[in-house]
Amino acid sequence: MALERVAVVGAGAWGTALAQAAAIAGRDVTLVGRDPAAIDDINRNRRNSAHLGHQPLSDRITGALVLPDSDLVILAVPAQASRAALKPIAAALAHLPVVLTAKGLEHLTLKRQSEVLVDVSPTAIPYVLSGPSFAVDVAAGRPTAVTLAGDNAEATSAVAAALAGPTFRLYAADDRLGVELAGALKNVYALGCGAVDGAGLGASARSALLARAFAELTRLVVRMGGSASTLTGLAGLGDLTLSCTSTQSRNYRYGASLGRGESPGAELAEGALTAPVAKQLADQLLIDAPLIDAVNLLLGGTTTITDIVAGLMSRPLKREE
Ligand SMILES: NC(=O)C1=CN([C@@H]2O[C@H](COP(=O)(O)OP(=O)(O)OC[C@H]3O[C@@H](n4cnc5c(N)ncnc54)[C@H](OP(=O)(O)O)[C@@H]3O)[C@@H](O)[C@H]2O)C=CC1
Ligand SMILES: O=C(CO)COP(=O)(O)O
Repeated sequence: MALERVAVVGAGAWGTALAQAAAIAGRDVTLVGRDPAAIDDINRNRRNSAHLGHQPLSDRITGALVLPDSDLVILAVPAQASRAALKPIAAALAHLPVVLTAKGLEHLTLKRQSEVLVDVSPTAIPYVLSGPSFAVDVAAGRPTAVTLAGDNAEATSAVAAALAGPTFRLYAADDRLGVELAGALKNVYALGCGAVDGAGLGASARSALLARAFAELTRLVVRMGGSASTLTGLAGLGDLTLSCTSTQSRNYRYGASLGRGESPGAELAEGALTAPVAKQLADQLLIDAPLIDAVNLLLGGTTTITDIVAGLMSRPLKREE
């Protein structure tokens, strides 16, 4: 399978970082955006100032407003924007490998990103890239390891090899559903951990929440058909830990604002959009998910994280599982 020509759709922080990773891996990369000024910045100044500051970009990256002929497409727009971004390019994606990178579930349909892709372009071949990876780290060439999940082992390894570089390591996996769900749901817990820190409830409380979040995440994903081993890997524990403990995470920061009793800024926080979807899915499947319920309460704005945590602490004691 020829995978030389890579196009990244979405010229935000993550799309630009992934374009950089693919360029470092030796691919010819087109970074497709919708803002002419950003595309001009990429082509003229070799940077994407609006989304990645002064990070110099590889000469192998060309900015464009239109998707060119490609061997591999990476989609890197926010989860709620994926359907709109895919529609105009649906025909061009037929039979192509498409790597999905947004960590969120679609609001109106409760669908995963790969389900959205199949709706829009039924013969496109979905892959899911997830794991602990901040755009600034990947773009700067700091060591990063992620999971790439696909349905065909040989083809997934080929896509992983096409994107791998000296500082960007992709582990091929076959549990596409589990990887996708773990990536979307961890943002909800990251928001909760941020809120605990924002309210000054202490590192012990945050670690307790993180550990219980891991148990709840595992329970949910396995019940929805994912594999338990995915949860102990990069896309599960790896990403959950990163997002729940780092002020670099937008979801954590969003939660921290809520914890401090402030209104969060306009920054993208996929967890705030995915939390109600996660609750609906858990309710439909009759899965007990007290932490997802708690984050939804917090987002509802009628109670504080301190009161929510007190409520969780007073739940009847049971065995830890
Ligand atoms: N940033 C990170 O470190 C990581 C992010 N991710 C995931 O990547 C996704 C995107 O995040 P990130 O890149 O950081 O977000 P940004 O806000 O930096 O960028 C989002 C980009 O998507 C573009 N966009 C939005 N809507 C559309 C649309 N309808 N059609 C075409 N383009 C559109 C925006 O264009 P415009 O600029 O014109 O508004 C912008 O360039 C999120 O789901 C996140 O979970 C995953 C791992 C790491
Ligand atoms: O998913 C991410 C890191 O793996 C990015 O997280 P945030 O969207 O919370 O910044």
